[in-house]
Amino acid sequence: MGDRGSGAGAQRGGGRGSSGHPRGGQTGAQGGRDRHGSGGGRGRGPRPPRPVRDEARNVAYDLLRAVDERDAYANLLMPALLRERRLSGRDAGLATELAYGTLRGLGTYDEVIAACSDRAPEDLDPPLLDAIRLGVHQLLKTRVPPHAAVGTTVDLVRLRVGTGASKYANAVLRKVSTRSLEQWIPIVAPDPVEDPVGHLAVAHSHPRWIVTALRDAVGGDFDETAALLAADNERPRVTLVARPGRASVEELLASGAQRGDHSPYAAYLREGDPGSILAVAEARAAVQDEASQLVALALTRVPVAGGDTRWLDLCAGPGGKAGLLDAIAVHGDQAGLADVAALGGRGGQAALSGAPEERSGAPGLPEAAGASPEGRARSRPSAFPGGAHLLAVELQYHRARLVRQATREAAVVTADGTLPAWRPGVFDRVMVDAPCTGLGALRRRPEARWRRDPRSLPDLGRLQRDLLSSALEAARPGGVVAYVTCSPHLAETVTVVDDVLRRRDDVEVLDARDYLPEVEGLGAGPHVQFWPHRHGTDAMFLALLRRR
Ligand SMILES: C[S@@+](CC[C@H](N)C(=O)[O-])C[C@H]1O[C@@H](n2cnc3c(N)ncnc32)[C@H](O)[C@@H]1O
Repeated sequence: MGDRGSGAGAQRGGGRGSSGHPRGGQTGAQGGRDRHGSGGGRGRGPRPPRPVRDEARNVAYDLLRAVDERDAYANLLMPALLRERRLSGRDAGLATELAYGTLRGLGTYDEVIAACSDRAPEDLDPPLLDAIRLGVHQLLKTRVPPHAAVGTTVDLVRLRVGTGASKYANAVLRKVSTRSLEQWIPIVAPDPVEDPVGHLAVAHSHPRWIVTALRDAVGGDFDETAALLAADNERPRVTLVARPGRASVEELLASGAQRGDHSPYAAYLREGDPGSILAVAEARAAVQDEASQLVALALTRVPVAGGDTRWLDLCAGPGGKAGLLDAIAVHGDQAGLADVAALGGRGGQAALSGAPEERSGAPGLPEAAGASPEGRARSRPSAFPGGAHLLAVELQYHRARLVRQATREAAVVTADGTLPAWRPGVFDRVMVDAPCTGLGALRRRPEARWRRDPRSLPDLGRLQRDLLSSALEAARPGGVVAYVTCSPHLAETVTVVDDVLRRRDDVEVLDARDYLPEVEGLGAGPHVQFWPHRHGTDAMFLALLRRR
């Protein structure tokens, strides 16, 4: 139980197998029921008071165990657990915060546990380890008073693991409680100068390979990497989309939401169940990250010459972007059209063709509204007037069913987008939101960072290239393709686009930033990269490509 666990800690932080999953093995019952059976301590002095069952903490604990034992998805299981145990209001909020916070932070917590224990976390019985992690989270990351954090965890371990194990948990947690998180980090994390990636991995509880990938994606700046990792550990706000022509942002505001910062269709829900909002229950609105809305909107804003009636979403499930594209295809970009009307009817898409830079100052287009910090001309992009039809393609049947629920007019088919069942060169706009590692949405799925595996990158990369090639084949000359990933990993973003375009001479790369002039900090272009720490959104990537 050395004070400085940096040696072993540094090893653990940097060397947890390829997935970086810090969870212990299933061996070693030390600290668990086998060694500290429930009879431990009997007959020696007065019995301790009966443990109190705290339902919120028990639910949080059950979630941790399900994630470990059954590979459960926390965000899917938690609502069911809360319903089953009839937890609502503050108790539900507490259970969710404790479980999600523990899952996010366990990379850091395990290093602290290692420094306070005579056994490595991986040698502890997993049920005991999860309970101690839950206690450490409360001690280091919440305002739960230390005596309550320790006491409730010890009770939890007595009830769920065993009396002997509860003594062990008590000893470890008392040691943990002697320092704050800020005081523990320099003790348990590698030196930031000698091993900056290892330091960030422990300090911000991310696997090392993800820290490296995110550092590369932000351009190598460690301070910005730290800000991004910190943002990944924050609870994301709940963002709603009002699908144009079906719901309005005003309707969502009337339900208690607040207007979004970036997307004209976004509203933030500070509290409450989104499903209780009528527009959401009727699928006229939905929960959708703002970057997800904006990449879809950007695709609809690119002017295309000639007909503009056939749209394709090649990877549609579960239907977030398809829901918005379907609404805009049918009803038009209502917010953009309202802007046009306010400007005296100038700038409707029907009258436009060519890229914004060609159009600048052209009749029918509003003058540039100013220059962004990146020096871009900021003109209002055009607005799609409606009258198109979306074909939504999804490989998995059950996900295609979700696309049907999210859309009204779209044709939804279960099919492989790399084996097109349509003639080439017929679509005016194509969205390809490719399967990816999801490193851009780590805030949303608290356990995801420990499950992702860098060994999936080659297979995903092949599929991403095939899908982008298929999307370009599906677009007609003059048509536009949006390549989107919910990952900023360079191997899934620019490398894929560059590789595919290297083999073709019929594609023009558009400056995607031109179609999102309302958003700052989108990068050096031509592609767009959203960031949690800059925009409060998922780290969504967008490339806009025009078929020649
Ligand atoms: C990143 S998700 C798309 C998210 C969706 N666009 C949204 O906004 O809700 C990628 C989807 O592509 C699907 N997919 C994977 N391979 C595919 C293929 N070959 N053809 C079509 N869809 C595929 C996956 O099942 C998954 O639903």
